[in-house]
Amino acid sequence: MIVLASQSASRKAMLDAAGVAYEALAADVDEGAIKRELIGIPGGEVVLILAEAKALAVSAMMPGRLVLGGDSLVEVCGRSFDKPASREEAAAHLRFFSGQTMLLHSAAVLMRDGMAVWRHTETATLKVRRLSDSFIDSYLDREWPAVSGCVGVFRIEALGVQLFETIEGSHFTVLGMPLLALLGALRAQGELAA
Ligand SMILES: Nc1nc2c(ncn2[C@H]2C[C@H](O)[C@@H](COP(=O)(O)OP(=O)(O)OP(=O)(O)O)O2)c(=O)[nH]1
Repeated sequence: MIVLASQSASRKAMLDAAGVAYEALAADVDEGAIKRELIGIPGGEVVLILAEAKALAVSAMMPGRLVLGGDSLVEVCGRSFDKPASREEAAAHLRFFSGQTMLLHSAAVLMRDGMAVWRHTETATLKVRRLSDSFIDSYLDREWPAVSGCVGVFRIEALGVQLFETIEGSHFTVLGMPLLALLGALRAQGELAA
């Protein structure tokens, strides 16, 4: 059984659906402090570093165990966005995203005894349609606070799908993990039947 270094409901739901046995442990990592050190680093690299930091924090407490860390972030017009801290911030994010192309980077890292045995990041490209202020308001009436835990201020499996004109990339990457590549790595590690 692997250890999931995450409190993400979305990551847990993906592993549950995929039949991956895990126990979840929160990673005590100051993501903000790490991100402040990574200004100017490409988003696809930032999520790998954060996923590794989360896996490392939990691996230190779970000797011998295979630990999975994950991270996602959204990049629009070169600016990266974390989960919105308030409804007002969520509305501001959506106004900024309107009409733009969004890159959603998701990374996963497998680690054992502090050594990364597998690292992978994938990016989905989402074209956001032009969002009117009245749409944003009615959208948040229904999706806040559910989307307070979602980078990009959306749940693709719920009303979030109304934000986009096109989406390129894996659905799982959007949900928060490069799941297909991760399942291959878990088979290689003997955690899943080949
Ligand atoms: N249900 C759902 N969640 C999404 C979607 N897009 C992004 N997310 C979630 C997945 C992650 O939980 C969250 C990204 O934030 P983080 O990577 O910082 O993870 P989080 O803080 O949730 O948990 P963790 O740091 O792993 O304990 O956004 C979506 O379309 N649907």
